[in-house]
Amino acid sequence: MSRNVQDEIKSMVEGNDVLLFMKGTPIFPQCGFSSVVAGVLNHLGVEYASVNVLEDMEVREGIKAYSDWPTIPQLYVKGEFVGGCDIVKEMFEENELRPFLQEKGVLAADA
Ligand SMILES: N[C@@H](CCC(=O)N[C@@H](CS)C(=O)NCC(=O)O)C(=O)O
Repeated sequence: MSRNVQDEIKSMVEGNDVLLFMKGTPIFPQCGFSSVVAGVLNHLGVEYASVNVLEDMEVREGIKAYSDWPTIPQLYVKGEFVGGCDIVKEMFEENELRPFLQEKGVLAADA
């Protein structure tokens, strides 16, 4: 049976409140852009799952089609695409990311 990567991606996105598609892992990022997003999430103390797209070329290409966004990293919260490195970094620097995550119920109100 052929693989349906879009279905796999959909269930990953819907099955994890906070999900980061990245190159490498949060402990060992393999791209500076992915490293920035993982670093911001770690700093805020939000729990998140991650997918290393370097381990799966079909997911690497499939996630770009899923979001219609051409690059990695890609952050999803409660099934919604939030953005890549530039957007996440800007939200953090503008002090918008913490309240956003709190409003979504994925970060404690007192965090
Ligand atoms: N401006 C982007 C930077 C990310 C980026 O340029 N990623 C590139 C290099 S890591 C990428 O994903 N290229 C396509 C690929 O490697 O499949 C952002 O805000 O996330």
